[in-house]
Amino acid sequence: MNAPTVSAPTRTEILSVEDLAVEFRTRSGIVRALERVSFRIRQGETLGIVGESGSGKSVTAFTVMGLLDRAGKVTTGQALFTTEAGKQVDLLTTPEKELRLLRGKELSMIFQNPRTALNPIRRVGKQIEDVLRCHSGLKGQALQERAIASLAQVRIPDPATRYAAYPYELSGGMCQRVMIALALACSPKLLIADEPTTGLDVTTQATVMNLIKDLAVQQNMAAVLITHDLALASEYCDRIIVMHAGHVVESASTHTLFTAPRHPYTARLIASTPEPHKTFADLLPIPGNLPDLRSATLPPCRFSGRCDRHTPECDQPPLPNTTVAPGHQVACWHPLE
Ligand SMILES: Nc1ncnc2c1ncn2[C@@H]1O[C@H](COP(=O)(O)OP(=O)(O)OP(=O)(O)O)[C@@H](O)[C@H]1O
Repeated sequence: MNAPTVSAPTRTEILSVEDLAVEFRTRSGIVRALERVSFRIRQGETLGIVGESGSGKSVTAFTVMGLLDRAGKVTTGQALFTTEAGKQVDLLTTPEKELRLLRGKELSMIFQNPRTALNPIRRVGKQIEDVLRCHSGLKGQALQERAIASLAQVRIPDPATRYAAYPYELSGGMCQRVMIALALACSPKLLIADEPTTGLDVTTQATVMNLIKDLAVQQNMAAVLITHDLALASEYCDRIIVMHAGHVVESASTHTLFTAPRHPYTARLIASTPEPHKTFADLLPIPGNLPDLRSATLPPCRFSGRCDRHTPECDQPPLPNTTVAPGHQVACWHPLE
């Protein structure tokens, strides 16, 4: 686990998401996927977003990137991004044309499954050139050289040969490195990696994560790591936000979160995570399921139905979001001591 980290005050805040709410219109009702989601990330920082499947991690990422499904709608909130030029723009209201210029150049995303994210009938080097051509203005030989250098940067062996490979000729780990090369080709200020190691074996998983972390440090880039794997988050993130059913329930430095969790859900999540010294019997499952986000009567605390600390007070809005220590917030009426 990481030692406690202190964000250098001089580091620029790259992204500030405030009070974000997102709904999806579906045939069976309105899904209230996100509510009051707020978090911040600074230059050079790696922020983890953790939570069970369906907690809203990917919807948060897609909303910030302006890639929300057509059925989705932002109902409140802002996502202030500090551009290269030092200007603050709200990514939620920036016109698509301008957003497209930012995406790939200043904002980048790595998706869960590299094989489906890459174009299967275009050579990987050409796919990197497509991004560079759009954003860097390079042409011809210089463009090709930069694409090969991008493959070398993600430690792909023999990059000049691999430049001409199709995705099907590469292993899953290699494809994910190509995705990282694509995402980092223009040295973005913010990288969002959504479950970047899903489906990779443990060794490749470590290689890919070390690569993202090294490149983030080298380029002083802000990185958001979305994962349901707490062990991975504890190893690679400086700060973590915990999501449950579309709410941020706790945010803290990685060290604090794992040593002194205050939200009952965070504590349950940690207790249900395998660790080398734990046996199978030590793992405590989290009771119940996520509430149905289509329900018109969702409680203020969406964990209340699963929580053994629940009292009638928990059903009274608004749910407090308390700063229990500097940089440590918890959304709960009865936080753990
Ligand atoms: N297009 C959509 N239409 C309706 N509901 C959606 C849509 N996309 C996401 N949702 C709902 O939004 C909620 C949050 O989903 P999201 O994919 O962000 O969860 P997640 O935490 O990323 O889960 P996972 O770890 O499985 O990727 C879920 O209830 C999901 O069903």
